[in-house]
Amino acid sequence: MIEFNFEVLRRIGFNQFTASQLAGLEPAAEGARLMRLTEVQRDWLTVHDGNAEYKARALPRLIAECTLSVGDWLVLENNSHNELWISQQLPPANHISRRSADGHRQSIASNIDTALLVMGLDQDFNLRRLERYIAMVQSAEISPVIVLTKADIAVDINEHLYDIRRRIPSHIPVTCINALSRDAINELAPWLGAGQTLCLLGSSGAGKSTLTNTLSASHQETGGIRKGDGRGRHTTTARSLHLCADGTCIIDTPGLRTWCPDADEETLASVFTDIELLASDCQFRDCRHESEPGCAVRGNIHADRLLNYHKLLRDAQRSQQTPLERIAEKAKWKVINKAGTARSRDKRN
Ligand SMILES: Nc1nc2c(ncn2[C@@H]2O[C@H](COP(=O)(O)OP(=O)(O)OP(=O)(O)O)[C@@H](O)[C@H]2O)c(=O)[nH]1
Ligand SMILES: [Zn+2]
Repeated sequence: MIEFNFEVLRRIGFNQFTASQLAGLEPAAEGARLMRLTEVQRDWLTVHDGNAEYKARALPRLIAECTLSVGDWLVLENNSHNELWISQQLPPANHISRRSADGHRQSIASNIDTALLVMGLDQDFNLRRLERYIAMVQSAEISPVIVLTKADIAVDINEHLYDIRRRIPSHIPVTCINALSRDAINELAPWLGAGQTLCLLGSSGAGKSTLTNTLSASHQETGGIRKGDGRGRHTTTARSLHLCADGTCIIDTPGLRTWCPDADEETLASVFTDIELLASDCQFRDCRHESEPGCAVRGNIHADRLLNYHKLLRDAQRSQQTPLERIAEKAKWKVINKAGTARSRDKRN
């Protein structure tokens, strides 16, 4: 059994769940230590033991499995050259990952208590994107909190709040903050504290690094706003874990462009609880809530939310295809398109 000091590890988010996972570890070499992954860069990993940060490398097997992400709890051993190597990964309590347009999976963060969905009350405000983030974190069984930034310069806060309340389930908390002000700490107090790990998600320029700095009082560089579009200058390039004086851990992430939650259709559908509940009253069991008669969903759910829901399910279906299935699908469409072109050529002749 690996030795550990609860109080020291508590500073980096150690909790009862992680403690309970220790029993399942393989026997570790003498002197092996438990640490948390705080940064993943292309060529190295940074780990923290509660007292200090170290650079480490992972056994090729762990790299190949591609499952390492910021927030993971790991077992580290020193080799004969005094280099730190990651030898084991504890199964995470939860894990956020996404799929890119080509179906490629990317790990974002592990062992999260609360996901702060950061969105600016400026040009960044986008309800469809917000719904995607909610689906992403809820399908990973993580509670979301909507954090609207730039409240200090916004002119139509009430209008934006009204729009959110009209289509986003009301049990999801919403806060408006100025990410540059320490008042943000009071606003977010219910989700902060020792042993708590937050993950900040949102588009580039939304204010994630600014909020991370305010909460952790660190000085991570933030980008100035590009004139005109209110977006940041893509300052955050990697996911990283920051420690706050009160013991909260914050995982800052770079703004994601095109992505799909890494969940199957069924899981995604199940997080749209408002639609699921109403759907049980639809006349047809397999109602798609599109044009079927006796649909209990259409008309009771914001039309754009329903459209977004369908798009999300389609995207999930597409990104779940294996590379071979995608090639086969492309080939099928090529044949269909070719046949179509040939038919219209024949018609013309
Ligand atoms: N006035 C005001 N400015 C803010 C607020 N939040 C962020 N900003 C500014 O918006 C710009 C972008 O903020 P960042 O924190 O770099 O945005 P980010 O979400 O980390 O962006 P990426 O790192 O690109 O993903 C910076 O110039 C911040 O000073 C806020 O609440 N009020
Ligand atoms: Zn229906």
